Order: sequence, then C-alpha cells, then structure tokens
Amino acid sequence: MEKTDGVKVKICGLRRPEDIQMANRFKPDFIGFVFAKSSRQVDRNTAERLKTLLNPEIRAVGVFVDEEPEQVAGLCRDGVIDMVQLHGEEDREYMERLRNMTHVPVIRAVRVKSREQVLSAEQLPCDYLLLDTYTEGTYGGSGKAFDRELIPSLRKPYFLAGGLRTESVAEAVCRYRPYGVDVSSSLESGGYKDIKKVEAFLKAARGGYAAGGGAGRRTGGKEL
Ligand SMILES: O=C(O)c1ccccc1NCC(=O)[C@H](O)[C@H](O)COP(=O)(O)O
Repeated sequence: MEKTDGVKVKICGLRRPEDIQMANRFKPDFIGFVFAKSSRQVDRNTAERLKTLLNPEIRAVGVFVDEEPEQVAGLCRDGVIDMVQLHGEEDREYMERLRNMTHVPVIRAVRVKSREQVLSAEQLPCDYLLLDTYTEGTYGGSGKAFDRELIPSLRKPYFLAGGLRTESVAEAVCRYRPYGVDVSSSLESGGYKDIKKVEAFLKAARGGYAAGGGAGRRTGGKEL
C-alpha cells in the first residue's frame, strides 16, 4: 500500500463565483479557466472577475486552443492568469513567440497517440506537459482516458489528465508518478462542478491509498 500525497491537483473548467468559493475552500493547487470554445468557456471579463475572488495561493491556468499569442500574453500581463496551457496545434514558433512576450510557466497539452509523440513534445519550449486523451472533434475535457501504457519516461514534470475519476486517481498516481493530476468531467453534475465530487477527488488524489503502487518509473514528479 502506498500513499499518494504530494501530487499537485488541477481542477479545470471553473466558471462561476461559487466554483471559486469551492476552490478557496478545498484548495487545489491549480484551477483552469477554459478560454477555448467549450461548454466550459469563460470570457475575459468573467475570468478577470473570478480571479479577483480566487485565493492567491491557487494558481489560475488559462486553457487555450490556437489563440493569438498577444491575447494570451495580455491575460498574463494583466494578472488574469498565472500560467498558460496550450491545448491546440501551437508549434515551436508559436511557443517561442509567446515566451518572448510573457514569462509565466507554460503547460503543453499532448493528446496522446504514441510514446514518440510525447517525447517529441517534451523538446518544445515548455515547463510542463499535460498528457490527455485524443478524441475526434474535441480538444479536451472529454472525460475519456487514454492508454496509460503510452506514457514514456519523461524528464519534464507532467500532469496526468483524461478521464480521471475519484475511484481511480490514487492508483493512477501511485503507478505513473505524475507531477500533477488534472480533471474536469468526472467532477461535474449537470455541467457544473459539484462540490461533493471535488472534495472527494482532492481527498483521494492527495491522501488516498492504492494497492500495488508502481515502481515510479515515469517520474515527472519534480518541482520546477
Ligand atoms: O475542458 C474543456 O472543455 C476543454 C476544451 C478545450 C480544450 C481543453 C479543455 N480542457 C482541458 C483540460 O485541462 C481538462 O481538464 C482535461 O482535458 C481533462 O478533462 P477530463 O477528461 O474531462 O477530466
């Protein structure tokens, strides 16, 4: 039996003041504002208002799909977000441009299809990877898991995402040793984050026990 605390938790897709109150109460390490087209999308004004309500110890991550880098950098400069998550087709050139405009940490999302694809994404100018599920027609937040056996050994810290659930998160953390876990769909009821589900997930991710924890072969667990 192995304990899983120490893993960082990102809860994605917060969009109402009550979601922020919930975050302030249960203190995930990161919350995500989805600026990309999605049922969870927030606009700049909403995110700005929500950020003023957020406990400053919790880092706000802006989630983007092929957004103009100037828009992304503007949100960073104005303190609406503390970190950037790139979830679209943004390439090295885009990421270098962004790096020249803002110095906030960048998470590169990879919708995993192969080990080689993940290893090549690790070479991009980013601080973290986020390993998520490839689904046709959506960029993220699908609630579906990918084949975790495709996770290679990585030097960069990574977030494990895609279909994580309260019942399985502790085992996934023990087995794959990510720096953090990222979740959205399984914590919703009627399309909004459910306070009871969020509380249970955080408890399971941070303090859960799982039988047969793995050997920690895919570290990714260092702090930047
Ligand atoms: O959540 C969305 O609606 C979304 C839309 C477009 C791009 C990215 C999106 N979410 C990114 C996330 O970080 C999600 O938390 C991640 O994909 C995991 O989601 P889930 O499988 O639902 O737990």
